[in-house]
Amino acid sequence: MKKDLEQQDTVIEVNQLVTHYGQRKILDGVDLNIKRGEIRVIMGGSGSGKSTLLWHILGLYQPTKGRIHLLGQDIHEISFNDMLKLKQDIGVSFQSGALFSSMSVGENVALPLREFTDLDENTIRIISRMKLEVVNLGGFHKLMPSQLSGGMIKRAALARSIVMDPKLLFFDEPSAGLDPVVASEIDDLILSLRDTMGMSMVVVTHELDSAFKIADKITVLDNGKNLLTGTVEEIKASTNKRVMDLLQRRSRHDKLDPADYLKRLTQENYTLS
Ligand SMILES: Nc1ncnc2c1ncn2[C@@H]1O[C@H](COP(=O)(O)OP(=O)(O)OP(=O)(O)O)[C@@H](O)[C@H]1O
Repeated sequence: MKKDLEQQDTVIEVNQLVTHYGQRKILDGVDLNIKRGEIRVIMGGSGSGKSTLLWHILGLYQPTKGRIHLLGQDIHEISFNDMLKLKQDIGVSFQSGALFSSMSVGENVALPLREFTDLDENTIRIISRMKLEVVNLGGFHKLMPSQLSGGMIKRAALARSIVMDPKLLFFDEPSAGLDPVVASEIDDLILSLRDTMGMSMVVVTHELDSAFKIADKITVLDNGKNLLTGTVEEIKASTNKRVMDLLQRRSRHDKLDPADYLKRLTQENYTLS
């Protein structure tokens, strides 16, 4: 972690976020404070609310309660036009954000530039090729996504998410499904984006090796609550049982009986027949 991280501006601030899906409380008073140039990893068991938190920070869902500030702006208070401007400072690299199969790699990367800027064709081409260079895919712009390996697709999608030089970058499982060598290359890329471009990032991952390698700080979510936030060393040294279970990759669901699990899911008293 950079020594002066604590003195940096806060770029993402979440206060007491509460949200429900139907009657079920999914996030239960989550606070986050993420600094400029910080990589924050969000970890937690399956269903702990990690993706839900990301969707809310991105303004895609309205919370029941709580405030979210991105780059100093309250995302629930700003005007539609300011939100559009803010979105240009945000890059998203999600599993679901696959490349469009009918477009070449270069066309895929250029998409946000065509959508959000008035740049001329030549400039768009130059910027998209430069971003492909950043992710070590220089010269691959003419290929179609079907001609790329899984790791190359992830890198091309990453090039697309940084093509507008965002200040904030969000990843959902960036190295899921990749072999360890390729996953480690993605981790290196994430680190180099922080170090060369000063981006702040939120990364949701289940991959412990990856989390420990890239995180400045880790937030552990459990049942919609922020269980612990700390440096890699602090998380590794935690004596909290839930955190220890997570680090040992043991799912606490393993220890629940089906009726308890169903009750937690529905927050109602069901009986299994
Ligand atoms: N659109 C939805 N409607 C109703 N419930 C949902 C919806 N999306 C998610 N959930 C539920 O909310 C809870 C939190 O889901 P979420 O996807 O945020 O967890 P997660 O920590 O990202 O899990 P995973 O690691 O498995 O992706 C889960 O119990 C899930 O079943």
